[in-house]
Amino acid sequence: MFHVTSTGLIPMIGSLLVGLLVVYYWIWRQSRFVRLINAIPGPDGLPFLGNVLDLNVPSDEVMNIVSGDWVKKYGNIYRIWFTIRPVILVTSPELLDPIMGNHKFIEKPVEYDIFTPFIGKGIPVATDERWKKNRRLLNPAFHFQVLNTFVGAINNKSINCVGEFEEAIVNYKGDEIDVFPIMSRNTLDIICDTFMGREVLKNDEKALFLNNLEGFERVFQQRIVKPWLRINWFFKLTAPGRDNARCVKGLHQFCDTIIRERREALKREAAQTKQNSATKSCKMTQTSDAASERDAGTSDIGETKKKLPFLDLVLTELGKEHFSETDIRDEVNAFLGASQTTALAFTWFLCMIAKNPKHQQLLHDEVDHIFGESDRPCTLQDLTELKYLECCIKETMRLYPSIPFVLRCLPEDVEIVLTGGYVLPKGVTVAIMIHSLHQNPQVYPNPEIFNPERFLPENSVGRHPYAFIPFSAGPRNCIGLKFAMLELKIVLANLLRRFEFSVRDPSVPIKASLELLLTPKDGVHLIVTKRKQDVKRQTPFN
Ligand code: HEM
Repeated sequence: MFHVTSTGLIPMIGSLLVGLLVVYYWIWRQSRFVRLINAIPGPDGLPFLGNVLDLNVPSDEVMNIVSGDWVKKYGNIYRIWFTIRPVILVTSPELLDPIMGNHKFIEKPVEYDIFTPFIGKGIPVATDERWKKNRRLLNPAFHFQVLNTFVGAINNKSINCVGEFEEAIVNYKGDEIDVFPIMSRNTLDIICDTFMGREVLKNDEKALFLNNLEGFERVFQQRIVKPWLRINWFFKLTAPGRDNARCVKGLHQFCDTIIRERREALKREAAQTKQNSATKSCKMTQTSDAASERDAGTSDIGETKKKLPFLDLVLTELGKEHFSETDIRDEVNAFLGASQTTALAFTWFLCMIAKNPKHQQLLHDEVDHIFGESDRPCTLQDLTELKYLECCIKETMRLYPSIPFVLRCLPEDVEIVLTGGYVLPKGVTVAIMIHSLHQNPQVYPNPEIFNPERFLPENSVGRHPYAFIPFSAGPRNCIGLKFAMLELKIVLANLLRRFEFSVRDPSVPIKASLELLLTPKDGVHLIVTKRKQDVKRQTPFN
């Protein structure tokens, strides 16, 4: 017989637990899942922690490692371990064929749960039937008939943006201006005016929303690379957890205000329409029967066929049938959050042309040729003619895709026949590395050079469909693609007609942080000057 004292019991239980953990770890390492993952090349990791410590570095260095060093070392498909969760990173278009091309592969992995406090089960993170249903119901809000009605609003908002730049030029007296906050305010204005029916946002409302969004994104990034922050109860006790809760509360308040005000406006509009039709039917009885029937018929059909902007769509009868209050809030938040992607595209574009004056000159020539000295607004016809602008936008999004990677969870095993014949097991997370994919030298020679001519039609022939995917591809691509391109072209044409952008020293690199979004680490500071043939401020376009 031997006695175990209370002082001896604790170390004994401790050793037993460690022993059990080691045995469990050993058994787990022999599983099919782990063997398949480890057959794929990738950096060595520590037991239990994997490669977490390799990536516990400033966010601009994460990009150099993940998108640069490791791609060079391990190739176009490699694996990393976040503790005991693997992620397979894919950086070549051919390897994406079996994943992107498969309509069954629409599941988002648990990593996206980090979004939940902000956008709940909104479309970007929704799964299965919920995603299918909501995507189908919301698609009409992105129909060209709806988008075309936004041209006037986008023109008007871009003239406000011109005003902000003019003011900044006076205030900064030739010093560099950080263009990112200006473009963020502008895109928020645009999305609220178009999709949400809220024409005017107060400056403090915008500042608060953008501050909270930035705070949410900052914490999101930490939670991606520090898996212990993904344990919800623990996270809530930490400083980033409290910070996150504060930001989310602010974001939700903004969203609730937008919904409440639009609902009230719609009620007022409905009452007005009712009153108008009562007056109209009264008048109709006094006119010829045949003519009045024809008029009324046309207008009824017109009304029912009319496609509605997003918020009106979910707040009307059809919406009420399918979307609860929480669903509406989730989708509104998802769309408001998405406006930042466009703000980044604007910012990187201005950065690129400021660093590449030769290309900026060609853009100035194009807008001067189309608009001359006129101060008229940009029309849908102009958009089809702004071909070089489109090439420059695409080249910017190649180098700086606003969303640098997207994740998918595989619903079944996938065999990658190319590059060594790996099997990616069911349930694994695949990171589609949009940023590194766009830097592939086999597809884009001298990939680091800004060369918009790559996107001229004759130079794009034969390019793999997944070689350029800033809006992702397949069934879960960006629902806002067409809207974003419309917005980018109108606003940029209006800015290029009036301003020239430059940098003090083009050789100084502008650091990008690989976060949820590809963000400029310290802003994008440019010298903005008014062009000589500056035209008078245009009047609002309707
Ligand atoms: C330059 C601007 C934009 C870029 C580069 C961009 C990029 C993307 C990408 C890469 C995805 C796929 C995400 C994933 O698979 O995880 C996506 C999805 C999405 N985007 Fe955009 N986006 C832009 C603008 C917008 C705008 C303006 C809106 C809304 C008005 C929007 C709404 C959405 C939504 C709702 C999804 C989720 C689609 C789904 O899962 O079915 N995006 N976007």
